[in-house]
Amino acid sequence: MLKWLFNVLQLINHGMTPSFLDEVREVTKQFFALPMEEKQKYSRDAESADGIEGYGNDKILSEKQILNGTERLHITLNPEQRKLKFWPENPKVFRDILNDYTIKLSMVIEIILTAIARSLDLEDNCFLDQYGKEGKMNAGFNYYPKCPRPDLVIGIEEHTDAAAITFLLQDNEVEGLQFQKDNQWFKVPIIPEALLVIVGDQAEIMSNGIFKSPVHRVVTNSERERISLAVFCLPGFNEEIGPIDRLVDESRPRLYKKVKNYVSIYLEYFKQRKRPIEAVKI
Ligand SMILES: O=C(O)CCC(=O)C(=O)O
Ligand SMILES: [Fe+2]
Repeated sequence: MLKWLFNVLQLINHGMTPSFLDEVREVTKQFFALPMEEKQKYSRDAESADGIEGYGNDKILSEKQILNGTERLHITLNPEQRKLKFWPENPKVFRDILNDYTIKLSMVIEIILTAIARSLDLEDNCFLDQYGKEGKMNAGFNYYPKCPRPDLVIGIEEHTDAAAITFLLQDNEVEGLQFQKDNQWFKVPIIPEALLVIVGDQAEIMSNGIFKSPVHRVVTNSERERISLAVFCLPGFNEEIGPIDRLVDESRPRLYKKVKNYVSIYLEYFKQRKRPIEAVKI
């Protein structure tokens, strides 16, 4: 049984040992601790499909945004779509550990999408079918340095995720992630052995709004740096997604259009500081 709170859950029986999760955190920390020239070997470049893959800082999208020093590394995990030039070779075990993590998460996403279907009394495959055989897993490694003015500087501005489901591995010591509910922000407690499962916009669309992708943000910390690893599970870009037929009826009319490649719509709206899901509402 899935126990959602604010459309987020802390998953503990995921088949990965606490020491394996610590190894994933450790290689993340080691990568960000490398000298800048070393990290820049994996810099984003213009030729990457959406300009997101690779290492870099946050892009400044509006005048109000304050430089936050956050560093990120985005990598496509699916074996057939990998661009190894963005996969760090330092620390030495980085690629092996990330490969193991990919294999394990590909099993967990199937289980979660099936469990979501069952929780709504639907056929097991209805979310999985929309996720499709070409479902993509994109990893986003985040590094938030110590920040002298956490009152002024945000680590990640409030947003929802474009994915169907996000798996978030949080830092095992430093908090920072917060979810919004009823205009208040709530901290996510750290459970080191847990993976945080977050409903993304595309699960909101498929479930015809029964699930809602929660707004979240990351605050900075003046004492401690923080890392996290988000894996975004995205339906294949050629896959059309939309509300599952059995979730549409007279009492619950269709709320969202059918859509392909939601990520590109998401990025466009995000840049304009509009909530992306509005783009596909009927
Ligand atoms: O760093 C975190 O805890 C959350 C990161 C996040 O929300 C994201 O990458 O979309
Ligand atoms: Fe997020």
